[in-house]
Amino acid sequence: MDKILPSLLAGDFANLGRDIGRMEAAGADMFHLDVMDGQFVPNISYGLPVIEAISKVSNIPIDVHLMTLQPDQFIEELKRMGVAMVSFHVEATHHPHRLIQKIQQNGMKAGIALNPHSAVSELEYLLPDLDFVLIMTVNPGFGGQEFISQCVGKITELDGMRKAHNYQFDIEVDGGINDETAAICRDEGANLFVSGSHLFKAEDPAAAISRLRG
Ligand SMILES: O=C(CO)[C@H](O)[C@H](O)COP(=O)(O)O
Ligand SMILES: [Fe+2]
Repeated sequence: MDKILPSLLAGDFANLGRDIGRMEAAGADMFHLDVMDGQFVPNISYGLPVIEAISKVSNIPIDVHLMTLQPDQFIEELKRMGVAMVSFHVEATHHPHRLIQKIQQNGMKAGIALNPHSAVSELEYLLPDLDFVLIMTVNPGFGGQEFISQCVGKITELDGMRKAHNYQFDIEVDGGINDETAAICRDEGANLFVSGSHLFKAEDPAAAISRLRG
């Protein structure tokens, strides 16, 4: 089923509770929380205390996107906060399979994110065990960037592998998602749509969310 995940990176950090309530009322399915460490990506967003605060007021599930080196160190804490889904970057760890197992053993769905330069073939031996794949359609680190259209071929490729092997993983897209780019990604097989600046700039977020559903 298609799901729309507002990225709170585009929210007003001085009024996050208000923005969480607005997006829930507008029909958001989950919140997407971007953790950036200033090392893996050239930006620092927010960390565990902010996720914990959000988890206490959110009425919808939380998806955490770790843009950090050593992503394995946060898993138990995220489980304690009731996080539903966690993704980390294949480029950020030497032991992606072990980390998938750790996330799942902690009762959360495990996903791997691919930077725009990374090939789907990196994931070939991980796909049977993954709950979702996050195709980055911008370079990670900032909201409000332009969609990189070469990444769309990776969705097509993943969807083909999913069908050929009857794999069950979801395909999430993140970066520059708006009505037009969501439709392009949906046509190729994506079903989880992260959207930050587009949704938070919308005058009517409920209408924007329903348009993103296609
Ligand atoms: O992971 C991210 C950036 O690294 C964000 O989730 C993404 O950028 C969402 O913002 P926008 O929709 O404005 O592109
Ligand atoms: Fe993200």
